[in-house]
Amino acid sequence: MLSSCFSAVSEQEESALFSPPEAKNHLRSPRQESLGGILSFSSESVPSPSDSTADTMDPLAVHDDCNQKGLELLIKSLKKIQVEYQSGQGCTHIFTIFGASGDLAKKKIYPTMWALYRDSLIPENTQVFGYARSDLKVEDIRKKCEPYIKLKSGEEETFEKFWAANQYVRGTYDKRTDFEHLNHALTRAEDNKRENNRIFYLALPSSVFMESTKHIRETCMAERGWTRVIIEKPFGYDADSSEKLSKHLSGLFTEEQLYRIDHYLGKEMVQNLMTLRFANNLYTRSWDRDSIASVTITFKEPFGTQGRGGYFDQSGIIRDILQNHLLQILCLAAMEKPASTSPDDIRDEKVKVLKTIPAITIEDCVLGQYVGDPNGKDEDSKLGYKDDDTVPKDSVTPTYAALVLRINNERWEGVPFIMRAGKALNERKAELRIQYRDVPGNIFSKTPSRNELVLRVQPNEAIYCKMMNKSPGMSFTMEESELDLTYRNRYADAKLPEAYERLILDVFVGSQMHFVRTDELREAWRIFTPILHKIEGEKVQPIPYKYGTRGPKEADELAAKNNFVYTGTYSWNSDL
Ligand SMILES: NC(=O)C1=CN([C@@H]2O[C@H](COP(=O)(O)OP(=O)(O)OC[C@H]3O[C@@H](n4cnc5c(N)ncnc54)[C@H](OP(=O)(O)O)[C@@H]3O)[C@@H](O)[C@H]2O)C=CC1
Ligand SMILES: O=C1O[C@H](COP(=O)(O)O)[C@@H](O)[C@H](O)[C@H]1O
Repeated sequence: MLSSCFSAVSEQEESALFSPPEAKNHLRSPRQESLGGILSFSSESVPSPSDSTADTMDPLAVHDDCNQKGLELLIKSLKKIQVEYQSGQGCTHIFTIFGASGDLAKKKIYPTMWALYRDSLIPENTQVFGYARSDLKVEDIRKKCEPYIKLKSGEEETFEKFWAANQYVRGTYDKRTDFEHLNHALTRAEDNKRENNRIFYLALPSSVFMESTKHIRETCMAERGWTRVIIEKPFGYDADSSEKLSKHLSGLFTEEQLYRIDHYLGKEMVQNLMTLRFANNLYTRSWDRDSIASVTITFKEPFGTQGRGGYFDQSGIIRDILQNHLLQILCLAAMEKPASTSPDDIRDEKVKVLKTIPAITIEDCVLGQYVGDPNGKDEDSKLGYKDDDTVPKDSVTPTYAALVLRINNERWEGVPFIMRAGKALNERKAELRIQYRDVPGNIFSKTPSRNELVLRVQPNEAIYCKMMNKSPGMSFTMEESELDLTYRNRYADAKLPEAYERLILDVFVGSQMHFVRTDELREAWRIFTPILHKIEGEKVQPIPYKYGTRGPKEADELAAKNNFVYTGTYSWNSDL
């Protein structure tokens, strides 16, 4: 029983999930009341072991609706750990954040751990350890994190308890003795009568990945329980460096112990893509080269590098956004239907589609770099990329890129997949846009505009389908309109968790569905490395574009050459 604590639940285990029955009445804690519609351990939600209608009785029907076995198993696994722990059997969990003094830790990882703790999604006895070189105390970390945590009234006591479950250990990333010291601290915090699981989150610069993972392997692995290691991009710099890192990691950990995070895989609409595609016959039948003209995947940010220029200049927009976040969206949009919703079946399909994509060529690429707008509305927008003191004055690093990828398989041959991403643009937006072919044999006096199906990842999650409609009334003319599924209208009460909350919870539960596998990463680098080497080796000059605009016009020309038609005639009634 103990060994299954927070491990992925197999179907065989499901029947044993709900024991012991006497624990049923102890499940609701005040902390659990604050949960919105995500997952709740209400006493009613735990059926008795003899209850054969366990699934249908579950009030978390929102997940059942999605028919995603992974999510159902996750919920069951969470219930199981809760039941076990309450009955005195469960294990302990320590979550260690390397780089605890850093930006990612304060902005995302600590706030995420707080949210999971507050919502009772992780066991109450979970402890959080921070580790970094700086001489800090938990109070200092807390102060750094507080601006990124919005406390609701009534949460103060739980918040205090959360910080009481935190510890901080100071140490370097290169000295084995410092990791031994950490291990002692972890062991002291564990309960030697229970199974003790450990999660290590590497919120660290890639320069120290190798040594820190080696030291973790040699000194900090859980002795009675499992160990899982979460790493953040960059997973290498190009195909060779990534392969080196992967080899290093696979020499230390099994694939099951490794969680490569791509936070876009934790976003609601990205997770929705599987349901949209494979649970709607409406789309399944027309999701191919016969119906679709082009696919565009877009990321736009309305601000520049904001002091992160030093980091960004080493990376550029292609490594920062396209090679990972947008490529993951492409995989989910283009892959074949997996044999099941199991993590490996899904990742197998992603790898299969990646293998059919040739490396990107320079002809299929437009690069840009933002310059300041002297009339900009604020100080930031008056500054160009190279005005950042941490950026070399002769930098040719692209802050904008539009690329076209080709998928050479039966479903997609001839359909361009256009990816565009940029900083300092006119708006914040991430979306997938499927543009359909022209209507053949038009019978109307006016040419219908192409249909578009748009999945807006952010902001304001929505799915809308741009379509032609008869103008209402006596008239027989047609106009562009839309079928609109705006989440804030349709699911007004839904609480959509942050991407990191979903993903870190997945790590506790042992679900790798939304994490990047080694072979997937290898294919991603195969597609992107040649273009990166070409533009960096030849110092290809990016096209300047003004801060706050849509980016270089050449990107629109590239899209137009690749079967994306923009008419500019559509208008949206945003007052609805
Ligand atoms: N549920 C909702 O909330 C809905 C909201 N809307 C909103 O209505 C507005 C318009 O809808 P949208 O689908 O974007 O339709 P648009 O016709 O405005 O834009 C469609 C596409 O054309 C691109 N484009 C824009 N200008 C040009 C240009 N000059 N040359 C080439 N391509 C261009 C856009 O790129 P780019 O992104 O770079 O501008 C986008 O990819 C949006 O703000 C949208 O969010 C619409 C329907 C439903
Ligand atoms: O990975 C990254 O993503 C962020 C954008 O994330 P979002 O969730 O706010 O869309 C981006 O700003 C950053 O440069 C990049 O490293």
